[in-house]
Amino acid sequence: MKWNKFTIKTTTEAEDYLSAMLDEIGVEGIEIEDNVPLSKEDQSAMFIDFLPELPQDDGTSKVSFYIDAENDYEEILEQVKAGIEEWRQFVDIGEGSIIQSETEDIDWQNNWKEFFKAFTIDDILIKPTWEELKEEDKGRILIEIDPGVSFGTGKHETTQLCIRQLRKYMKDSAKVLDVGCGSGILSIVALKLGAGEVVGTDIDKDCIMSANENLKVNHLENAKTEFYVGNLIDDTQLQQTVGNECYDIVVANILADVIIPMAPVIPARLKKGGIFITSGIIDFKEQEVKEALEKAGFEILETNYQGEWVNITAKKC
Ligand SMILES: C[S@@+](CC[C@H](N)C(=O)[O-])C[C@H]1O[C@@H](n2cnc3c(N)ncnc32)[C@H](O)[C@@H]1O
Repeated sequence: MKWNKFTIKTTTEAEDYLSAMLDEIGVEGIEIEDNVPLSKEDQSAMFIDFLPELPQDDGTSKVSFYIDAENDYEEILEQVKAGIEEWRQFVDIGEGSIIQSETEDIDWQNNWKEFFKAFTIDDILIKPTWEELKEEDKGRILIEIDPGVSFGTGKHETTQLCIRQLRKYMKDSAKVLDVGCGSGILSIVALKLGAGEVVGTDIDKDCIMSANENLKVNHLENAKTEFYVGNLIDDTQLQQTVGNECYDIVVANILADVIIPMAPVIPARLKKGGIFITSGIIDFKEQEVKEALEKAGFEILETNYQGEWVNITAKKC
């Protein structure tokens, strides 16, 4: 099978933003090439003892994505170009040019697996399904994940911010709504932390499949859990299906531009005093999201940061 490969020449500063933008457009299999060495913290979290020598980091980065050569790509490419120009207003994009090439069959759905290693978030161990559980890790809360094509290995800062907040606010038998469930990682964490019932939604149907698979892998197939495809922002039927004023916690790790229009529909899902844990918010959008949450009737409880990403946790008044 042949693929069209598109490579955006950009900067290390912009690579995360452009990847998030591609993810939003629905592009799968994003590849980042740069020479930024992993921090000591990242290395220890990923249990990496040995790293290959890299050339010196010159601040440049290549962000690539693939489209099946049999599919039209013009429309996606136009969206990507528009996205690059939008981000250029906020961050140093560098060249921002896109180089196109053709490549023979590539196993991009599996190549990344080489880099997904077990890591911990406090007492929680997140482990790829294909790795053996080490003896020394047996006392930890174990989450096993094969994200497939969905977002959510747990490595991303925003997922980690949400996991820490779930740990903090979870009550026994709580009912949790996971909006933008991706691989289902936050739903699984919630269940492992004692949630009694979890409902997840995502606009991408592949995520629903992968979340259900990951439930099974974690022996949670009998847990009270449902995943639905759809957009909670404007799908009134989905809003009714997930239910009204019945959740103790809603967690949504999506981009700020999605959380802002979503804010008004979240209070109707939460019980009075219920908690909204949200991330996927890039630092310069923090204020905008806070304003949307306050307008929707939330009291901001806390704000946490990891890298350039922000978590806001709020309470329904
Ligand atoms: C950053 S990923 C988060 C995945 C996972 N929850 C995690 O924390 O790792 C965001 C997910 O939200 C989904 N998404 C984007 N817009 C959405 C919307 N309006 N409603 C529901 N899901 C949405 C995407 O398809 C993607 O799976």
